[in-house]
Amino acid sequence: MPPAVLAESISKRYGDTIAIDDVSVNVDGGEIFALVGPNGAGKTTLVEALTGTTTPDSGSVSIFGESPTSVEDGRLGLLPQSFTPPERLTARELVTYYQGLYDDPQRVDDVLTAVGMETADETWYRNLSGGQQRRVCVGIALVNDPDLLFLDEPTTGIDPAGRQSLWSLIDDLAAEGTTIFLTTHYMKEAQQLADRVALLDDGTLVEVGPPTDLIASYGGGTHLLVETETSPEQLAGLDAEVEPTEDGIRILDVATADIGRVVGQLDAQGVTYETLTWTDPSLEDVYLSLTDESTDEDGPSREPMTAGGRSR
Ligand SMILES: Nc1ncnc2c1ncn2[C@@H]1O[C@H](COP(=O)(O)OP(=O)(O)OP(=O)(O)O)[C@@H](O)[C@H]1O
Repeated sequence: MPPAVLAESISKRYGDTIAIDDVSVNVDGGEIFALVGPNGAGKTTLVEALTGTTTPDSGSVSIFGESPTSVEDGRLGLLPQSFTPPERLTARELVTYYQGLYDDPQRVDDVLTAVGMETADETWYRNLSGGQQRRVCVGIALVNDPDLLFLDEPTTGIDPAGRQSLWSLIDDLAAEGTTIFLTTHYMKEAQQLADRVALLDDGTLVEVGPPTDLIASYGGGTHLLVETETSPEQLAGLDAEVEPTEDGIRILDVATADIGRVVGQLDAQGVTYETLTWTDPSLEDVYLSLTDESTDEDGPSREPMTAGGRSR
């Protein structure tokens, strides 16, 4: 059976900007594949190239062995990053409308239930919360019961409980055999959901692999998170590497046997702190180590973290 997604050496340029540069990706049927990377890394461009929304300048793409533009409509679902359906229609009307575009769609009630919108189904789209709106959009992408579903930042703007419920939905879809290709800025989302994660930076695929492998290779050791007003610069005397975090500092590579000594050094330097947390490395550490960027687990920034794609 051909892979669900096969891209070989694809590149796409917009004027002087190289949005994706010689990227190859192979996604197997039934896999959850997560694409992560800073703002402007080329994630949406790659999704567009894989779904036939845009044509790469070079390289080739196939979906289930066919060109993305000739693959049967019912097999492919796409939730674009910026998708706004008509606002003065209810969730039910919207799902019904999109359902009418396909020969063999899912039942409207099943779709509304799957995305947790069965009780707010008669509310106008414009009056739903941001999270509810995104759930309706995921529902619209599901109406044709696709074999392969592309979700470009499906949970952006959704509160933690809503995110969890969408994660369960994505897990359920994959368990039933749907292949999922998603992009996300939430490292927890990629780590929890994905069979494999691809890191795209500046248009180039930096690494691909199961989250556990990436963490083992690039995550570093266990570390100590310190919620404090003290900055890394004020800790020059500490014999460990220190990075800033949103709430304080992260002291890298602190083994169990070293915790007491490091905490003693903090105390000796007069550091006051709210909390101390000793944690295993995570996909966020991989991301930080491979991209030199920061992630925002509380909500992705819409401001570019880099200058975007390379210009040549
Ligand atoms: N239609 C376009 N015309 C011109 N430049 C574009 C176009 N689409 C994307 N780009 C540029 O290509 C680069 C990659 O953009 P892309 O949207 O693919 O990144 P991204 O990783 O999805 O970013 P984000 O996380 O912010 O959504 C950026 O520099 C962007 O400005």
